[in-house]
Amino acid sequence: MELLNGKEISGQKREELFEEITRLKNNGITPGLAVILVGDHPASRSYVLSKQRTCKELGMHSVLTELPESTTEAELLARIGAFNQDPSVDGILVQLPLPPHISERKVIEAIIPEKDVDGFHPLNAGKLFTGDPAFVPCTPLGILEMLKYKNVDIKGKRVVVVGRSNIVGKPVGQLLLAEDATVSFCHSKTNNLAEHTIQADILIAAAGSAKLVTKDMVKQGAVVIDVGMNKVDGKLCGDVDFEKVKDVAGMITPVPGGVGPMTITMLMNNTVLSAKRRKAVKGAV
Ligand SMILES: Nc1nc2c(c(=O)[nH]1)N[C@@H](CN(C=O)c1ccc(C(=O)N[C@@H](CCC(=O)O)C(=O)O)cc1)CN2
Repeated sequence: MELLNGKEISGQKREELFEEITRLKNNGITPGLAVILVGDHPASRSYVLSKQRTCKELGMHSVLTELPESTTEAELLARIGAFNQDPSVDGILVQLPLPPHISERKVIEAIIPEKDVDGFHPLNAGKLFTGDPAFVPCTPLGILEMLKYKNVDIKGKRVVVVGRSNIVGKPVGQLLLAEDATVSFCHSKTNNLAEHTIQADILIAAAGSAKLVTKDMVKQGAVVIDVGMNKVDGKLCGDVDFEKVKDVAGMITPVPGGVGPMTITMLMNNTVLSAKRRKAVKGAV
């Protein structure tokens, strides 16, 4: 079994991004990211601080807006509107989840697609569907980056995605379909889940259910990608029973230290891409 180490792959990608950003800055362009956090969800706070820290490490411009839980939808939409107009901002990200009184859909649709570095806007989601992607959501993009880094053969392989969220399940399936994989989606209503997962050459667990994927559900030698981020007895654990599944998997991501770190790195990647597109750097895209 080989470990797919997200920290290591992420570190390599960040070095490449650092060089690219340095080149852009030498041409007078500093990629800029605006992150908005509403409320004080501790995990969300730690993710946004990590995003801001990574921007700084890579030499990017970053703006963090922290708003109270009581913020109204109209106030949040107004903040987004201002960043839409701000030329120093190439990417806008509103940290999810949002408090229940704010419509996630309205917020996502308020970000102009050209600055939607999360890739959640329906226009960008549609472009991924038609095979003309603009911005691809960061976690799916990170998964693809890991598979490519490890030279995993995707073409013609059977991919099974467990989970159908707009953030991970659906887009990762589309992304791997575009790489010529044969993709199936499973979810909480799927009958006999194991009958599907056992056939996977590449199994992606993104259901949000701790240790849902057990050893008997995994084909010998399969590549297992765990997107789960569950807290059990105060400890972080994925959707895969790592300790047992690692004995049958060919490659496997740990939690923590697998897909998670790639998410933030690919956000930086998308922000750099946005800066290059928006500022039309000759020969840079
Ligand atoms: N607007 C968005 N909101 C959310 C996204 C997103 O892509 N855009 N994804 C997740 C949260 N997330 C980034 O925002 C994220 C989650 C996890 C990690 C990470 O590195 N996890 C570590 C473990 C961290 C821990 O100990 O708690 C790991 O897996 O090693 C990074 C980013 C939902 N919201």
